[in-house]
Amino acid sequence: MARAFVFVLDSFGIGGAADAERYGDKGADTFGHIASACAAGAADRAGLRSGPLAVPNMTALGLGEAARTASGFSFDGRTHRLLASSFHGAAQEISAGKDTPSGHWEIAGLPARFDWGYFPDTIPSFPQELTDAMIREGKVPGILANRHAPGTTVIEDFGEEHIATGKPICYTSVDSVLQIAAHETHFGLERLYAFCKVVRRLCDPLRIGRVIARPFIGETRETFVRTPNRKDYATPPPEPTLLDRVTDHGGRVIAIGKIGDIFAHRGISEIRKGAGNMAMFDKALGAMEDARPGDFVFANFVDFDTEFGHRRDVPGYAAALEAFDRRLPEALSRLKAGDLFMLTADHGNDPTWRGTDHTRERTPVLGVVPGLRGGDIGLRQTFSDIGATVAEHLGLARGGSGASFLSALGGHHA
Ligand SMILES: O=P(O)(O)O[C@H]1O[C@H](CO)[C@@H](O)[C@H]1O
Ligand SMILES: [Mn+2]
Ligand SMILES: [Mn+2]
Repeated sequence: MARAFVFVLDSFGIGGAADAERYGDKGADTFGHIASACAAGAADRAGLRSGPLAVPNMTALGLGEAARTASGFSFDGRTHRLLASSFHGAAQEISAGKDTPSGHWEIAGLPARFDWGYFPDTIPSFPQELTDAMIREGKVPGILANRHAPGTTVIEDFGEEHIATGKPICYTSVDSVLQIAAHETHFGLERLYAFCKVVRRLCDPLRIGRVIARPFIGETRETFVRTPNRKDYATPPPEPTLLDRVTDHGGRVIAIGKIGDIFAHRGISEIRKGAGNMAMFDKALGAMEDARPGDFVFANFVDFDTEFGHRRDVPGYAAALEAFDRRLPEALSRLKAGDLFMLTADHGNDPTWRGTDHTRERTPVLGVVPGLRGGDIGLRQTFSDIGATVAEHLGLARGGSGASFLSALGGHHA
C-alpha cells in the first residue's frame, strides 16, 4: 500500500501567473529573480553565501524545467541529468487570493472560490464596530496601530506604548489577516491567545482568513524581537479536504509545521513542529520513517516566507533554498516502492518585489514516485491536481477539485 509526502516550500513561487496583473504582481517571480540576482553576484553576503544559486538536488528533480514551463525563465545553462522516476511541472492557482490558506486548501482539493474579507489600507484600517467589540469583549483598554504594517516595524513603533498601556498592537496586510502583537510577559502569552480567540469569533462574519498571535519579547524599541510562539487561528475550510478523506479512509495525516493551523485542525491526526526550516526538516524525516501505508505527511517550511520573502532578503532566501536543497537527499533516500514524494509552494513572495507582501505566481510541482517513469507534467491548471494525485495514489475515492496526473507518470490504480 502507498504512502504520500508533500513538502510545501512556503512562498517559493516560480512566476508566470496568468492573472498576476489583477494582483499588481505582473512580472513577479520569486525563484527567477533570486536565481538572477545570485547569477549576477548581487546576492552575496559574507559568511552566508555567494555566487550562483546552488540547488543541484531540486535541479535534478526538474526545477529548471518547471520554471521554464511557468514563466519561460531559463535557469542555469548547464546540462544536468534528471533523477530517475522524477517528475516536474508548474501549477496555476485558481483560488481568489494569494495567501497561505488559499494555496494550501487548493492543494488539498478545495480552491477558495469565495472572496475573503480584507481590511482597507487606511488608518484606522478596522471598522469601528469591530474595534469597539474587540475592546469590549476582549477586555483590553484599547488597541494600537490599527493599520497595514510589516510585523517587525510595528513592534518597534508601538512596542513601548503597548507595554506602558496594555493595549495590544493590531495590524493587517494585503492578506486576509488580523494580526495581534503583544508582549509575552508584560501582556502575557496565554492572555494573547485568549484575546485572539475572541477576535477570531468577531472576524468570522467578515470572512477574515486568519487571526494571528504575534508574541514578542524585549524591553526597548531596539531589543524587541518576535518569538516562535506565533499561533494562527484560521477559519475552518468550508468543505472537507483531502486531509479529511485520508483520515476517513483510515490513514493518518501527519502535519509538519503550521499545516494543522492552516486547516483549523480538520483532518489532522498528528502535529509535529520545530523552530526553523532545518528543525522542521528533521521532523519531516522522522514522519517519513514513521508513516505507514495509507498515511499522508504534509509539511510546511515557513521560513522562506516569513524570514526572507516578507523581509525582502534576497541573499537570505537564496541561502535558505540552498540549505533546504542540501538536505533533500536525506528525504529522497527514505523513499520506498509505493511512495509518492512532492515539493510545491502555496504562493509567491518575490524578495525583489515592491512592498512586503505575497506575490501571485505559479508554483513548482516536483517529485518522485519510485518505480514509475515520471517525466514532464506540464502546466497544471490548478494546485488541486496535487491533491487529486495524492488521493489517487493512496487509493481514495474521487472527490475534491483537480485532476490526478498519476497516469501521466506511468502509474495506475484499479
Ligand atoms: O509582517 P508580518 O507580521 O510577518 O506579516 C506577514 O505575515 C502574514 C501572515 O503570514 C502576512 O499576511 C504578512 O503580512
Ligand atoms: Mn504561505
Ligand atoms: Mn506570508
